[in-house]
Amino acid sequence: MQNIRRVAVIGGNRIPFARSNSRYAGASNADMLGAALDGLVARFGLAGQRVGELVAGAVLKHAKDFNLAREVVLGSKLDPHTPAYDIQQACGTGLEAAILVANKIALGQIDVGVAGGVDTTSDAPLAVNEDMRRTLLKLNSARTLGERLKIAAKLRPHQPFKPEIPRNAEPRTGLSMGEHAARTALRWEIDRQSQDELALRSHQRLAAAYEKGFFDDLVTPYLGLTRDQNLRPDTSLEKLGSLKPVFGNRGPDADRATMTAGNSSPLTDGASTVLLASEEWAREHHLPVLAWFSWSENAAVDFVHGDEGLLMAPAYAVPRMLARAGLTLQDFDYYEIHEAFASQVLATLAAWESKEFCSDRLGLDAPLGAIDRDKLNVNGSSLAAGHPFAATGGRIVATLAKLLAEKGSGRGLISICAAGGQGVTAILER
Ligand SMILES: CC(=O)CC(=O)SCCNC(=O)CCNC(=O)[C@H](O)C(C)(C)COP(=O)(O)OP(=O)(O)OC[C@H]1O[C@@H](n2cnc3c(N)ncnc32)[C@H](O)[C@@H]1OP(=O)(O)O
Repeated sequence: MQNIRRVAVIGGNRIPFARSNSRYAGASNADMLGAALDGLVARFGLAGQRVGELVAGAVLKHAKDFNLAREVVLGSKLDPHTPAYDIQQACGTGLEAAILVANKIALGQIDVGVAGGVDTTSDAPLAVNEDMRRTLLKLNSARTLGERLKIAAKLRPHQPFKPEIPRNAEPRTGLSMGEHAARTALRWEIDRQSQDELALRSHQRLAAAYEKGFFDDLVTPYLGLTRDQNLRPDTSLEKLGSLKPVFGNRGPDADRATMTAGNSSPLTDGASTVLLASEEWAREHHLPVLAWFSWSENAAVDFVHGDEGLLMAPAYAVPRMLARAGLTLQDFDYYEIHEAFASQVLATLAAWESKEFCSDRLGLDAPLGAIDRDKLNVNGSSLAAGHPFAATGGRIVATLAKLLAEKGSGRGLISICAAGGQGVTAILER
């Protein structure tokens, strides 16, 4: 048996996140992931080096990007002998990529690897409708002009004008992420004021982190942006309180709708990368270790047949990970809970505080309990920074690792909810 090795987070690099259909509207996934990787390669002197593996992904991908990760390696200064491949785990993609790389390092299969993620809703893949698609495929494989004309004659004029636009919705329910989260917010009675306060804190903390230079070695300017474009340092509880609900605002519970554009993460474009390595590789390359990647756990909920909220899987994954690691929910210095929606973060915390949920759903004798909210998302999170789906995991891993390095020692929890009723969670330590 090989030894299990400690896995070091060496650092990360991302581009500033942009609002959808804005600064990065002309950039592709490959452009943005390439830019994030270029910054990482420059920061850690990786030019010309063969990295064990680069694992990356995007939630929304064009068919031509069948192996986006490898294409990005070929366009980078890394040694082209670096193997690379794509994965997809919805909003958990970036963290899942880091877990995959970390596990290979731990098992001694590679010594160093890069995890990445990218997404753009501005350059989302558009498909023609099903009839049109099949007709075009037949046209493409027709052998003679006669055959082609026969197939083309069947084309109805309205067909090309009905594209299928990817929706931010669950295929099995037809409901958007926001509509699902609105149901969860009602179930856990998450009030508007708490959501707006969480959103305000996210903006204030992200702004403060930029002001004190925290992101100077984590974020590389791109296409004229030096900071996350969604960041609103001047927002206030009054402004947030004046916004109209955008999810859960139809049907019998419309008057109880609480989720707005201010307390929901925005549609965002961006990319992130993280460098992970064995202790020996880090030492040989004279690169300091920010933190150790120690535990991870995934969970899934049955949101289709059961009454579990679509984005509640981290509420199940974290207790399983804590049991495996022999830790309690309070044994952390930092909590990085992805802010898909403010209500989602608050529902997850409420579930851990609930005696009923912890006993009925988790089979625990006592609730996991409350966390110290001052330790939650201390440098802001997705409500302020934005959420380019697959890039969020890398943003969080790099941010938390740097936080732990600055503190000198400690432990941080990462929790990311994902479409499909899944959750990806991990622990970093120093
Ligand atoms: C996918 C997974 O696997 C798991 C997950 O993470 S689930 C989460 C996935 N992500 C999503 O579902 C994205 C959800 N978000 C959205 O769909 C859209 O951003 C949204 C519908 C919420 C809002 O869209 P929009 O209306 O275009 O937003 P936007 O125009 O920016 O804002 C609306 C108004 O609120 C204001 N506003 C927004 N945030 C504000 C803030 N923090 N402070 C003050 N005002 C704010 C804007 O200025 C704007 O005002 P005006 O109309 O006066 O210009």
